[in-house]
Amino acid sequence: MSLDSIDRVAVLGAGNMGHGITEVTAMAGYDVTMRDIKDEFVEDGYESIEWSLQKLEEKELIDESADDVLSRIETTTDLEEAVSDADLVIEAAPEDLDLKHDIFSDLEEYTSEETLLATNTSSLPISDIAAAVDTPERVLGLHFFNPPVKMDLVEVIYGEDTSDEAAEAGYEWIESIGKTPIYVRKDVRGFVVNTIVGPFGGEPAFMVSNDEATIREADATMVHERGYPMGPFELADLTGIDVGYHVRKEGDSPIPPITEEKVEAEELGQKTGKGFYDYEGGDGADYEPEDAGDFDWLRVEARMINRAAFLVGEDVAKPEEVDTGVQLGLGFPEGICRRADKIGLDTVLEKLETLYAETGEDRFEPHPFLEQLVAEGKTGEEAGAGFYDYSDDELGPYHDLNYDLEDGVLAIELDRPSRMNALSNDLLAEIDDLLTAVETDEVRCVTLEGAGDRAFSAGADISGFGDAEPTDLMDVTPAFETVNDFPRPVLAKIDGFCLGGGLELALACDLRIATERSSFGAPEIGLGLIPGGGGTQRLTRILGETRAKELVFRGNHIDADRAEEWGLINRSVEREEFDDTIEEFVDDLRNGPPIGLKVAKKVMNEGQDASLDAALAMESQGFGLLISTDDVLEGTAAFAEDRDPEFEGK
Ligand SMILES: C/C=C/C(=O)SCCNC(=O)CCNC(=O)[C@H](O)C(C)(C)COP(=O)(O)OP(=O)(O)OC[C@H]1O[C@@H](n2cnc3c(N)ncnc32)[C@H](O)[C@@H]1OP(=O)(O)O
Repeated sequence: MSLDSIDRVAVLGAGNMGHGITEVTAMAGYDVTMRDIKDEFVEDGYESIEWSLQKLEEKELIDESADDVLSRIETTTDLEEAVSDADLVIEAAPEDLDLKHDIFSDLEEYTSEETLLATNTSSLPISDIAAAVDTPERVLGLHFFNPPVKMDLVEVIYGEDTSDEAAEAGYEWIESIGKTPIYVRKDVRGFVVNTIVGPFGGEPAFMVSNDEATIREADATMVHERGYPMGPFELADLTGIDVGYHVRKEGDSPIPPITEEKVEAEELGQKTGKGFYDYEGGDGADYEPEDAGDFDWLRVEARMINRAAFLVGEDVAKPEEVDTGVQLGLGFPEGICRRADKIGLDTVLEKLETLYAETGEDRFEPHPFLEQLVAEGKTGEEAGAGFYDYSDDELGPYHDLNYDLEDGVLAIELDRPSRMNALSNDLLAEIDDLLTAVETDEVRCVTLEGAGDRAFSAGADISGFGDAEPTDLMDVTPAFETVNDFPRPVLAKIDGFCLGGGLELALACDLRIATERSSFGAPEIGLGLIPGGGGTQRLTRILGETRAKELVFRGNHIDADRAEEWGLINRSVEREEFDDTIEEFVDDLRNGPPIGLKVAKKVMNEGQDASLDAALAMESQGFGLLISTDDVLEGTAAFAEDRDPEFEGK
């Protein structure tokens, strides 16, 4: 049982999750059979796939035609036919344990022992489902998020008997379809993501029930002050208040009175026209930044952090996995473990202890792992260790970017994939800090890319615009200038959207290589804005006024081929050639003469704003300066000896 042995996949269920999983499986090149119990269910699911693939083709988000992808999908209502030659079966049937037992006992009969059996359950224990087969070691959870085509995250869950071999095969298969897996090493209720999200909705509901806060205060604070994509009540209205209610009931968790009242009144959220907000008679979730007030956000985050302590302390998941889970699965602005380390675990513990002492409610009881970290002095970033260890970090710590400095290449990844790597003030400050603090002599070149598979960056973070001061927004340029002035070549690796401030960041780089599917644009005008990170000026210099004004005035996107034709990027390449092309460029930059490249960059950047005479004088000075360097001696010697030069930057 390994990734290599997986060629054919069967998905059982053609509902929202089933057809979504079928679609992403076929998009990744696998042959897949989608099965449901009735022809009409199968047909509906297939039509949804057709519609979605058509949209993806129109938006050029797939490299082949919708028909090519569809040609890999078969449908049936016959279970045996669907699974008998499958190497991986993913069950996506309704959340009913008896039904799943029936399916899995049939799977035992119809599949070989080598077939990997996965369930997409979000709420039932994997071990309970696996009890229906004699070979539970090959049963695992593969929990996709809705909708699977859009959501990157998949939880790979161990049941009590799941073998490492099966879990690893599942994990690698998820990677092979371009999704991001995280391991959930124990079969805990809610797995990772739903374990954390519980208090996000639950605690504010208790606070409102106790008259300690208002709905708008809670939503405005969590969104506008703490950066969450939606307020807890807004989210409950979207997902259905009854959904959260039933999850709590089944898990024997206390139910906030306000939630109970809403369910009794059948005001379940958007689907019934009314929930915590009114979507028919009123304006829906109409909270404003100024509603934030004194809402006690720490009480909510402390409870989520306590759950993270449970997951990490009980070896269910590592801090990195918890953080990836909440960012990709819930769109949290940063990982909850990172946030905890920033707040200070001692502050979090004190909050929980106080609430526990005041109320006696079990939900505030601190987890022993949190107590242990604090007792060991691991209270977070400032102490050098918390959930994460910061003692080896010479730079940072950084929350919104990752970096790696190896063999002279400083690789920077913008790490806000759930926000299309949108540039928040924090992220811009981190780019600025990293490039200012890094030891330049250790760097030969820099690469800059976006995390996830959708965007380099979709621009400045629009969610911060609502309550921002003009001076905050006027502050984007320093980071771009730091990139532009960094005394080593900087290469933008663009795969996906490169828009607004993201485009401006790429323009501040020296070189830009993009995949063919990438798209470029300055959409600010659609927001009533203009580019504010150098776009109006750099676009004009790079493209000329005619094309620059087209991009800025119309706000349209252009594709990578046109961007190459216009000279906006150096290369537009197919995805399969992307890494090799980057490697070729990076090799040249890494092995080039550091001082020569630094002087070339400076003279070329500064020369653009000078008269030709002044610019030529700059160039001559640079040339003269270089002639006395060891690198020039080495370059000329290597030429005479017909070998590759080894420049040392002296
Ligand atoms: C000085 C500089 C100024 C500027 O840069 S102003 C900003 C200029 N940029 C833009 O106007 C682009 C805004 N984004 C978009 O138009 C779309 O997105 C895309 C075309 C890039 C992709 O569209 P789709 O495939 O439908 O994805 P999705 O659901 O819109 O985005 C996924 C998640 O990413 C968040 N997001 C995207 N762009 C930004 C952004 N610029 N700032 C903050 N969040 C952003 C969304 O909200 C959403 O999040 P959720 O899943 O929670 O709904």
